[in-house]
Amino acid sequence: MSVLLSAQDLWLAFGGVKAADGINLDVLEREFLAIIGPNGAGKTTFINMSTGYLRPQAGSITYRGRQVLGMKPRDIVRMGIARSFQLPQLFTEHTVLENAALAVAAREGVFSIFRPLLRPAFREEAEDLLNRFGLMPNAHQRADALNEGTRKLADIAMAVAMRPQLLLMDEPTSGVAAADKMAVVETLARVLRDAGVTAVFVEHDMDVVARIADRVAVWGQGRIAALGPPEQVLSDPVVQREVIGIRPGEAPHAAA
Ligand SMILES: Nc1ncnc2c1ncn2[C@@H]1O[C@H](COP(=O)(O)OP(=O)(O)OP(=O)(O)O)[C@@H](O)[C@H]1O
Repeated sequence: MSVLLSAQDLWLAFGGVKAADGINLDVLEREFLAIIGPNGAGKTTFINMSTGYLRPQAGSITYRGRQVLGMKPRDIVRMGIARSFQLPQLFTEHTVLENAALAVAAREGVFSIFRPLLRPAFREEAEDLLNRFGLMPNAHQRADALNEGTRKLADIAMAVAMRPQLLLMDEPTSGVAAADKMAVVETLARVLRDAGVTAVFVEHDMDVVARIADRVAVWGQGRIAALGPPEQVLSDPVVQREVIGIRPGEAPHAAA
């Protein structure tokens, strides 16, 4: 598999806190790469640096060989890298279908938040997007009326409307009810795999990681402490003790 995104020697400190302390990582085309690690390890910082929201003090990030650092977030989106945030970024007073149409319109350079559904091409594409995510039953609900799992899917659908080749997701299942979590994850994985999208996602639930990740990167104090397939990384005693919170002899459980 070829390298899509390559981070080299990333370094960023906030005062005395080293949020990135020599990050080297290649993201491979079409893989699902999970990022796990304790709070404050620098996971979100990596996503922020890769999408133009933060600039490292040293190092480089290339996407298909092109330097990403110094580019504005919207120009990075145009290159094919989209993201979702820990908190969904939907227009809460608009319906799910309007939100999807707004995202399609924004991709086409039309930024009016008024009546994106009046354009048949935008509406059709928005409906197709919602269909793929199983969201048509929610099409006419306002975003602020959705449960968290549906809201997360709608938010990620908006990122997918950008037609990314690489999607970075910050905690796609945070706040989702335990009973809904696997259904949300299965939908997400199916849509992204069908579209050939490479995914990098920060995740605290190890069941989710084990279910959909091809590789797992373990973050610790601004560094990558371990990297490999989930069956190897998640059974590592140090990862179990320091990241997952399992003591010897205990059954595995999802971290908070
Ligand atoms: N803009 C900022 N200004 C100051 N400190 C920051 C900033 N962004 C991140 N930090 C600090 O950098 C460290 C890494 O933060 P980051 O959000 O990347 O961690 P994380 O692994 O994503 O944590 P969590 O799992 O809690 O979301 C933390 O100590 C955080 O407080």
